[in-house]
Amino acid sequence: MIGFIVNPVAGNGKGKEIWDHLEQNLRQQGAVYHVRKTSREGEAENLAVELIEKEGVNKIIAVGGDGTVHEVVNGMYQTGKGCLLGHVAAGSGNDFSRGHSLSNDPIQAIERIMSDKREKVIDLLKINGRLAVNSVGAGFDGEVAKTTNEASYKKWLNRFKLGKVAYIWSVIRVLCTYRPCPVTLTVDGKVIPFERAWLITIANIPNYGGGMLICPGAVSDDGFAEICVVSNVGRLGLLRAFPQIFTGAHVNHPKIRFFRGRQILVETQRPLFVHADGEIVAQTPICVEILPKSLRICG
Ligand SMILES: Nc1ncnc2c1ncn2[C@@H]1O[C@H](COP(=O)(O)OP(=O)(O)OP(=O)(O)O)[C@@H](O)[C@H]1O
Repeated sequence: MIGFIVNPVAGNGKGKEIWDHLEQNLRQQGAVYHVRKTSREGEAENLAVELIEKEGVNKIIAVGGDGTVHEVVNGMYQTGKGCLLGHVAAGSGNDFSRGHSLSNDPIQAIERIMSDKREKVIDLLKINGRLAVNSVGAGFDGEVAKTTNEASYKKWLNRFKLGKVAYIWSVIRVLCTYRPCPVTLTVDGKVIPFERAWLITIANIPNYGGGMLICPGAVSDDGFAEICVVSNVGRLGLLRAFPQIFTGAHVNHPKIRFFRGRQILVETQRPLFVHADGEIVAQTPICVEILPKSLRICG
């Protein structure tokens, strides 16, 4: 049995628009399914549990953005039932969709999900008891996620299909005020200190923030997270390096270092905001663990 979880407000109303179009199509085909629409933040998680445990759903299709996928996956995982995840992108950033090369076209995305031909099993990141599908970020990253989620310009830009620009604008704003701080990273037992770290990103897929290629070497099913740390660089130097993130050219920058690991501890001199898939979930210190091959996805 298939179940849809729809976030009508994702992408500033794109969720509703796309669902209305999909529903018409599904009805024409005589498809049998359950559907739940979210009415508030955090609800998708409970709806996923309900669909699996009460309705016997074994494939959930999340219609929304990365925040919706994040909540649905956390709910699915709670049940321990090994439900399959499909996704129709309707958010502002849509990094999960981009990172797994899902179709941008809702009808084509559904056709692929229904065909069962494109299934894979991916790793997940566990942080303080919660799961992330895309990435976890502390420091500058956390501030950017917080600023974007609270910003009124996100809504305006979404209205003009410029969701990506909202993240870029937040990056520039945070860049003007953020203070880097000493960070100790422990990757699989190896201690790596940084004097003035700006950001620490732990990624399962290469992209975040609406397509920025922060960890170009991240592979979602290799049992490892890729970690990017930017440190000991001035504000102007960081601003100059920023455009390189769109192509992945920052991998050659002398102040940007990459690591790979299964268990990552991030300790900081002062508490820093931490996001998981763009949603603020904690403050440092954090421990992030990779859960290899833990989620079946299709599409
Ligand atoms: N009815 C609702 N009213 C208000 N917020 C909601 C509602 N339903 C879900 N939410 C919340 O909306 C937030 C954003 O959703 P989502 O991430 O799917 O879209 P987005 O932010 O536009 O896209 P992306 O994360 O890809 O940039 C989530 O935190 C979710 O909990």
